[in-house]
Amino acid sequence: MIETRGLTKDFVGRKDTVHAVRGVDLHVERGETVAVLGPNGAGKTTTMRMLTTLTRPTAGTARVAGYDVVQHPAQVRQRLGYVGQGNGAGHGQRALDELVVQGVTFGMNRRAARARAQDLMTGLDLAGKERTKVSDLSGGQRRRLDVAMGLMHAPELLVLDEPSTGLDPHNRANLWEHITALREEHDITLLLTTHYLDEADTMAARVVIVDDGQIIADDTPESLKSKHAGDRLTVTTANAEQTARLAARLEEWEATSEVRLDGATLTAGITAGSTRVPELVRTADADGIPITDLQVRRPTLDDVFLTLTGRSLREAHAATEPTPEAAA
Ligand SMILES: Nc1ncnc2c1ncn2[C@@H]1O[C@H](COP(=O)(O)OP(=O)(O)OP(=O)(O)O)[C@@H](O)[C@H]1O
Repeated sequence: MIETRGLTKDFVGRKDTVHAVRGVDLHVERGETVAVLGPNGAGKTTTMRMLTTLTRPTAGTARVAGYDVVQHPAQVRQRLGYVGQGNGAGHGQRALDELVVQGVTFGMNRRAARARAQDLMTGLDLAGKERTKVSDLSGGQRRRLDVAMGLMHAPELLVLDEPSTGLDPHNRANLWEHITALREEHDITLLLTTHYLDEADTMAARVVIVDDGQIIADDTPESLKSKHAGDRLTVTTANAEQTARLAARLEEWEATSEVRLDGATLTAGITAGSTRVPELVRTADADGIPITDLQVRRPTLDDVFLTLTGRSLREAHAATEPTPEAAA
């Protein structure tokens, strides 16, 4: 469905050039759901904009549904729906009219467009809002209307750029429930970007991690975690001295890595963490070190990013996180 080779975008300014996307090779099969993760400025939106024909690549090629984005932009646009950041819908229009106009723009007759619009509004839990002005919809409802806009012309591929940013957890879950149902019903390929790591983890069959305009990892969430980050261990004892002694013991273990001390608490990477807990407790006991707290948790995609880049995605985004909107 998507095939890029060496996809590159440079923004040439007066003083300097921004290498926004640097030789991306991306392959997405029909029917896949792929999430693109990366810190702010990694080049996610620019990549989406090249795939959706809104930005012309500086170099490399991209094909969508078999059509080259530069040679055949109209064919590409006919086959994909794009839900960008922010709202595409006009605020003064009524919700249903907005969808119908979108359908007609894509060549549907008015009656078919109305039927499709009504169908999508029902599917996205917007029934009863047909005559409501877009500006009077809640944040969650407006975002769902954006998704409906992207789906009006029955595209094979839906590209979603941060669809749930700014929504509260309830509305995020609700949006995803609807997108998932529509994906099943209409057999759509999904390419999305998100700042929410848990969302990528649960919604996407494949996660592509980008940093500084390049793909640095591309796999299923589970493989990424097992390949690039083991389980995480946190142990607390009564005081820093005891914890330091325990840390020294763990340094000797083959199963542990990156043992770090923080006062009376230590953290470490640990292979097959939960199976090693009894041995760890016995070791501490034998050394007369009483453990006051012990936790083993599965790695997250943030741990993967941390291993790959030495930086945390979560921290990178926290600084720019928008305020959540009110519940729908
Ligand atoms: N029109 C433009 N002109 C100049 N530079 C641009 C333009 N658009 C994007 N950039 C730069 O290209 C780089 C990649 O930006 P892009 O918006 O693609 O990143 P992103 O991964 O989508 O970030 P975010 O998560 O914040 O949306 C950034 O350094 C950005 O400042």
